[in-house]
Formats: sequence, structure tokens, C-alpha cells
Amino acid sequence: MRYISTRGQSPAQSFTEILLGGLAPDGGLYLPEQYPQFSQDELNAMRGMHYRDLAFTILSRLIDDIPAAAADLRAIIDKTYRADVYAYARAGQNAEDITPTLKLEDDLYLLSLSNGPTLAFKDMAMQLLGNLFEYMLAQKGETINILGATSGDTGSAAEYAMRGKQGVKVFMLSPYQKMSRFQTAQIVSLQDDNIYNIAVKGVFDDCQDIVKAVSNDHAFKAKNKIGAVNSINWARVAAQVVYYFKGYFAVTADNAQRVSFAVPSGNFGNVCAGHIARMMGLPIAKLVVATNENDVLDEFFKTGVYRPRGSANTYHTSSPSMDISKASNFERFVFDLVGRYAAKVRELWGKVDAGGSVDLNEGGWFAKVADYGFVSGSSNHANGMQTIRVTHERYGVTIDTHTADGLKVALEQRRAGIPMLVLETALPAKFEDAIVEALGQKPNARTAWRLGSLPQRFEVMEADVAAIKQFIVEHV
Ligand SMILES: Cc1ncc(COP(=O)(O)O)c(C=O)c1O
Ligand SMILES: N[C@@H](CCOP(=O)(O)O)C(=O)O
Repeated sequence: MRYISTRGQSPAQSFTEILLGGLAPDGGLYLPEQYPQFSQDELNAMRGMHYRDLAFTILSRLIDDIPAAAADLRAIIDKTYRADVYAYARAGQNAEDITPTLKLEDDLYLLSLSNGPTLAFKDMAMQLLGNLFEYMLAQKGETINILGATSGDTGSAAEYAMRGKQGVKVFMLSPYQKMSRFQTAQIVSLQDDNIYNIAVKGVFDDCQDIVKAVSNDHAFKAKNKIGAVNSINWARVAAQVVYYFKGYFAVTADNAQRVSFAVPSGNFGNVCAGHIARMMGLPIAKLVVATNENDVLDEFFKTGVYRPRGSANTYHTSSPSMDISKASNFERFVFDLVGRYAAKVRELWGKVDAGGSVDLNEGGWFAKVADYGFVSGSSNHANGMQTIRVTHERYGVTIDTHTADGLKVALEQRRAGIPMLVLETALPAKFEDAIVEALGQKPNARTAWRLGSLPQRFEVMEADVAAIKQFIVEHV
């Protein structure tokens, strides 16, 4: 399997060649040259598989160059997807399912993706990345300095996956004072020497822009061995494809059935994985993109105009992990939408990267969006509070603010006879203040997490690429 850049000006690479890095050298994002296809017989054989077997079946089609191939990959997957790693299943659910489904009512389910160590769906891919990185670095005898950006959950998932790992340092940029108390405490209370948290005066997009600027400085990147853990890294998206298959098989009896997925969206990585699952042959009816007040993606799927907002117009909301206005992975979808015409992507992203907007009605591209099953909607604070309340009253289930955004839009996009799975992207414990506002009570502590009073380790810095590079140089 070779991977090509959405901008078409980088050589095709193998999985292990792109594993540790982020952007392709031409500034684009990697995608498989062709999506592997699962036949009906293969889908039948996958039905009922354990998560680990499913992950191996899917990922071995995308990863074909781990030296000594299958056995090593199998061991890495088996080490990753264990019940004791994804241990925070609800009472009555089986942690061994890794991503259990919870039926709310007929044809309406939660797909529980947040039972891992940091209580958000990021653990699903990040735990695998941690093990893949460790394996690759040992093979190559190399070290890595990860530069990442977080709006709340990628940071903690990455730091918990990488803490204490030999030869790995993590530099994590987060928007200063814009994450929940729990999310902030999760990262700044880590005492590990290989973890550096940098709170940037700005929004998540400023942090992500810095990561991309560093990634595009090829000399700096090579000299300082900079690696990526955000969803610009293909391995993150690849790992997320698996749970769409798991969710599909959990709620269907045969492959003639289709299901829809509602995905709380920000950087478009999660729903992009759903798109790829669909391209690989999973019978998906709709991919429902749900945003909060930062509704750039909803605007696109309704109008065909992609108009990323600047920092001043990116709102701080009660679903802060989705406070994103420039969705990295949207470029991956647009590459497919325009028939993998890289010159077109370069032209479009030339405008986007310069702070402009693009209209995909021109050229007739937007009319093709329906062929990919995408629909969208947005939610706001009042909608989120209402959804959390109603879900608690009606089903006795407490959901977090991001999942509430997803459920709100899912209910608008539901069609009779088609099961709708809402991706549960974080646990409510991470957003206690919002849950108290909605329900008048704290979320049940179904986890062992206690935010103690450990010393806080973080730097506050301006959104200044040169200053961040200097910080990295001084600490690698
Ligand atoms: C809890 C939560 N929900 C939803 C999202 C949005 O996911 P994506 O950025 O993959 O669209 C994020 C962050 O990425 C998140 O942390
Ligand atoms: N919502 C994320 C932001 C980064 O997204 P990623 O999928 O590109 O890592 C977060 O919570 O940090």
C-alpha cells in the first residue's frame, strides 16, 4: 500500500515511512493510493469478530510494511485493544467489547468510544499510535520529539500514550484557558520529564497553525526529529476506521442493512474515518456531521462554501474540544470529492491557507457531496443543555456536551428504519460544570479519575512560531 499526498507534489510513501510524521513535504495530507475494498464475503467473515481481530483485518490492509509484517502488527494490536485499557464501560456493558453500543431506543444507539485511559475517543487511536511509535523507534534506533495541538482531548490522550516512553518527548500546544477544568488538569498535572505543555494565547487553530508551520519547515523538522500525533498523521485516521465497522456489525444482522453515524465534529478526523470506512465498502447510509456554534463545516455541507473563520470569530463553547474553525482533515475529503485531482486541491487550499474561502459549487463539485452520504447540522449551548437533560430523563443516561451536539443533530437527520449510531466522543466527567448546569448534579464518577492537587507543569506563550521553535530547541 502506497500513500499519496492530497497536494500531489510529494513522492508516494509506505505506511512506516509516513508513520512518525505529519504533513507530506508539499504541505498536503496522506491518503492511500486506493482504498482497499471489502467484499460481501469478507464483511460476512468480519461480523461478530472481536475488536482486535477486526482491527487486524482492517489495518493489515492499510499497513503492509511493518517488518516481519503480520505477526508484529498482530502483537501491537493485541497489546492495544484490551479490556483493561478501555476499562470505563458503563455498568451492564462489557469492557471486552472495547467500543460497546448502548441502545437508547429502537434504531438509536450510542457508540461508546470514550472508555479508554483519558475518557475521550482519542484514546482509540492514540493508544495504538503509542505502541506503533515505540515499535518503530526501537526498530530504527531513533528518537522523536512530538509536536501536537489540542483543544482538550488529543493532548491528554497523546501524553498518556507517550508518557515515560523511551526516546519520546511530547510538546503539546493548547489554547490558554479555553479547555475544561478537567481537561486542563489532566495534562498540566503530569509530572513526567518527557512531557511539555505549552498554553498558547490564542485558539486551537492558532496552535494547529504553529504545528503545521513547524512541519512545513523541513530543515527544522528533520534536525529536531519532529513527529506528529494530530489527525494530520494518517495512522490516527486509519485506527479510527475500525470502530465504524464494529458499530455497524453490533446493530445489524446482515450486510443488506445500512446504518447512519452522527459524529460530533471539529477537525473532521473522526468523520473522515467514517468516510474511509464507507469507501472501503461498509454499508453506511449517512455520515452526519454535527458541529457546535463553530459551524464552518455545517455551512459547507449546506451551501458548498467553505469559509474558515479567523481566531476572533472562533467561539469558546461548552463543547470546547470542537472549537475549531479550520478542519485539517476536510482537505482529505475534498481530495476525494474533486476526483483526487491534486492540482485542484492545491488551488483551493492556496486560497484557504491565505485566509480566504472557496465555493465548491463552482465546477459542480458540491453537487457530488450527496454521493458520499454527508449531511450536517449544528448545535448550540442551549441545545446541548436540553439534549443532556432529555437524555438523562428519558433513558437514564448522562452524556457529555460533545456527544449531546451529536445526538441533537442525529435526531434531526434520523430516517425510519435506518439505525443511527451517535459517536460518544467523551465522558461527562470531563465537563462537570456543564453537566451540573444541565442536570443540577455532578456526573457519576464511573472512573477512577481524581484530579488531585499535584503541581501544575506548563508554560504560557504567545502564538509565535519562532518562540515555540526556540522552546523546542532548548528542550530536545
Ligand atoms: C470530545 C470530542 N468530540 C469531538 C471532537 C471532534 O473530532 P474531530 O476533530 O475528529 O472532528 C473532538 C476533538 O477532536 C473531541 O475531543
Ligand atoms: N479536538 C481535538 C483537536 C485536535 O484534533 P486531532 O484529531 O487533529 O488531534 C482535541 O481535543 O485536542
